[in-house]
Amino acid sequence: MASSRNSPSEALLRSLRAHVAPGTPVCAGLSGGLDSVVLLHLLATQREAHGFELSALHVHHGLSPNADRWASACEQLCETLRVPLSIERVHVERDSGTGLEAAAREARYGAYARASASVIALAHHLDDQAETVLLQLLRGTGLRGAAGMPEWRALPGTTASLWRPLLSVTRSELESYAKTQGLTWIEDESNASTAFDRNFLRLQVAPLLEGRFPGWKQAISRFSRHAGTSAALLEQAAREEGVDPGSPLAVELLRAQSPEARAHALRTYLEDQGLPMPTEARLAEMTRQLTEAREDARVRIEHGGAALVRHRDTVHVDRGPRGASPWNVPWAGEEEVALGADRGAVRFATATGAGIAERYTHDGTWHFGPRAGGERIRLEAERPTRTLKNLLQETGVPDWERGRLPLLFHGGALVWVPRVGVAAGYRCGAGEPGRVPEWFPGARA
Ligand SMILES: Nc1ncnc2c1ncn2[C@@H]1O[C@H](COP(=O)(O)OP(=O)(O)OP(=O)(O)O)[C@@H](O)[C@H]1O
Repeated sequence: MASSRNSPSEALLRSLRAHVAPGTPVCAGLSGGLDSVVLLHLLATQREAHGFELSALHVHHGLSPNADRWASACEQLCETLRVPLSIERVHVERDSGTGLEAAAREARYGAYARASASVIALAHHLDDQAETVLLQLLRGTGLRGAAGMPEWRALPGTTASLWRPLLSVTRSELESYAKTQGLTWIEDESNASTAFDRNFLRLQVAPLLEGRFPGWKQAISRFSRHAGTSAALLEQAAREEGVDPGSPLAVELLRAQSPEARAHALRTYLEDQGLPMPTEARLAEMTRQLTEAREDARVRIEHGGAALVRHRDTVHVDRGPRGASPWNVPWAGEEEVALGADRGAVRFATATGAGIAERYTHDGTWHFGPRAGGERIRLEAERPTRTLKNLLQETGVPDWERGRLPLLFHGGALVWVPRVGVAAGYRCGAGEPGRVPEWFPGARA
């Protein structure tokens, strides 16, 4: 078997120096299997010399009959290494539609996001990387997929980062380390089933490759780094053209000269929005529909549980309200209310003679909720109430945004609508203290 140039300790040290400043809270994802047991041991060995804070997190999925055994093995190891351990029980949706493995991974990533460390260390190694890239290639991936797992990346929705310091180390090198150090670990019983594609590659394909091309894992990993660099350069080109993760996509970019540039702009936008990648043929069809319709025509393309909507000369993603469940977030006078999911936040500035009169805000129940249809609001004291639907049309709030608007209610009365205003009966008089709400759709909960 070919051995990588790095021992596990050398690989860890190099990556540690590159990414982790002294004093940083580092939390190791600990399954109790070989890889993460070695990672935790390596980190524990380095923590004093390098001066970072170390903790561990075991996510208890409750799926395997041995789940409790895994958790107690983690407890024992952490006690020996004197590393504080949290065990988080998660609920894995068996019928999530994405498969059990993916659902468990999603639940695990949710637990990482809730951990209070700034760095989450994971023990993926060179064999994992080679298998991941091969699987991606077999599924017909693009450059980004071929780039495999990065050593360091942000954990979405948090200020934390995911760190994989052992990507250059083979599994057999980890095993030698574990044996030398007298470490014990638990074998995952599901690793033996070739019903999973990854296990099939590991158990049946890898030994054949190993016999013929002993450096295949390193070679694939090198290729994945080239793919990653190329993907980053292409992304930079799309950004320079004006594809921006926080903004709608300009239809103009879909009219670019070359079909490759058009496809790339739409792909980058879909990726930014977290939507699945369509086939080439479907992507071309989407581009055609979005660009060829008349400017005032309504174009709506259902895709990946959401819809791409063209509004004048831009494209947006509409994620509801069709099928979206009703939601309700109370307001008890706070300066800022996070609305959850991807609904952003509302901030209340204090003012004199503007916004909602402060005196009304102390009584009764206030809450935010979505449009349900049929809402009315009186904006001018002497005029009749108007339907929200008409008001939104007049103010030019695009279709795709209407379903996302957070409405503020006092009991059953509609008091405030972003982009529309405050109901006349609640508005501040001159010189009176008031609260001026403002919606920040992109703010994270
Ligand atoms: N139950 C768990 N609790 C905490 N961390 C875990 C757990 N399972 C796995 N990890 C962490 O994730 C790393 C990778 O494990 P594994 O390959 O099983 O997970 P994965 O996220 O599904 O990765 P892949 O994308 O390669 O399938 C482990 O080395 C460990 O650091």
